[in-house]
Amino acid sequence: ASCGEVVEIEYDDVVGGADVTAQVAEAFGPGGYGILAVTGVPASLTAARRELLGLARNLARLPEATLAKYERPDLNYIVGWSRGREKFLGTLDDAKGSFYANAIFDSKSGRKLAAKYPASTATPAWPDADLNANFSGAFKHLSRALYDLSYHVLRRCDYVVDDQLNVKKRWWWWWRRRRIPLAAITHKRSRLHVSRLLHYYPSATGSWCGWHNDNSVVTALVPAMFYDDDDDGRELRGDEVPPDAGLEVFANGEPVKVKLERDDVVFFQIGEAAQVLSGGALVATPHRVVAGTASTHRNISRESFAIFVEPNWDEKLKPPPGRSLPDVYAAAHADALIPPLPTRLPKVPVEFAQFLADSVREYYEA
Ligand SMILES: O=C(O)CCC(=O)C(=O)O
Ligand SMILES: [Fe+2]
Repeated sequence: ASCGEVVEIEYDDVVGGADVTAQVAEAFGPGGYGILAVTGVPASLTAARRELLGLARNLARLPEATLAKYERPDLNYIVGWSRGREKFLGTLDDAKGSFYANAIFDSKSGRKLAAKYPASTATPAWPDADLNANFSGAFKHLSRALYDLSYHVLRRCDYVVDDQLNVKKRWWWWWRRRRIPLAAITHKRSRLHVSRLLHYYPSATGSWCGWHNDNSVVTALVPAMFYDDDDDGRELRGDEVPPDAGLEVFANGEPVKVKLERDDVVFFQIGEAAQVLSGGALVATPHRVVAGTASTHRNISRESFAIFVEPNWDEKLKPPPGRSLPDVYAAAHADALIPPLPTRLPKVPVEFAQFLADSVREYYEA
């Protein structure tokens, strides 16, 4: 993988309302890596990351019988604990364990919605007692911090979409009245935001997670933490982390490693819902997690956390006025690596939870 320069913006700037549209366009526009780093995040956020990622490790090392209490096979394992259930191009990811929950809103969504979209509306059992820790509190705290930050990034994404679509002046006001900004879709209208805490077990294959797109509008990720399981689970820092291990995005025809030499960072990447809702002006970021030499030299494990900022269950996915579904398909990167969008989204409008279920089926049952 090449090691390009990830576009960085300062936390104080993006939250303070500075005009960072050009940087966001560089990250997410044509030719960009599809990844944006917000740097200089508050110390409380960095501390919350350390606390929760440490708990990820404890959770994943609980006995299998204990972990089984937190599994929801009836919901394709996308609520609560899951290990080795997800397939990428037919290969099971069994070196990955994760815990999914909607940690922003308790899903008291009403019986009708719950029956229609059980996987999107179920609340997990929390493993606080088994971990003897306030796991749910730490999980919710970090989710909220990343969700709040995503609002500021999404406002800038909306400007980028406006520029990209380059609507003729004459039609501008007509168009603006009809288009619904991504910031509003995710922060005014949606209660469906899924967080995922991940533990990657030492991998024998060199892969921790195969190529995929997220279904979200945007995904926020904290920098991962690495541990050496051959050395009493000692945390690896800086140069000790194998340079080829970690997150990669697929950009401009090749894998690009996502790494910064600091941990006061939150990364953002684009999901498929944004690709649809922007008519292809924003393009989902194909990504994977490589174990590399971490797998061949020592037993190294990895902890990470992501929140998928999503449209509401019943939000109708469709391109904005003036753009069509073929525009959305044509914008995709890395077609051969990702289950094709046309088979998961053959027509619009489609309710977001339906699209989610159709995509999950592709990754879990195909
Ligand atoms: O662990 C990571 O850095 C990324 C995880 C990821 O891509 C996912 O869970 O969708
Ligand atoms: Fe992902």
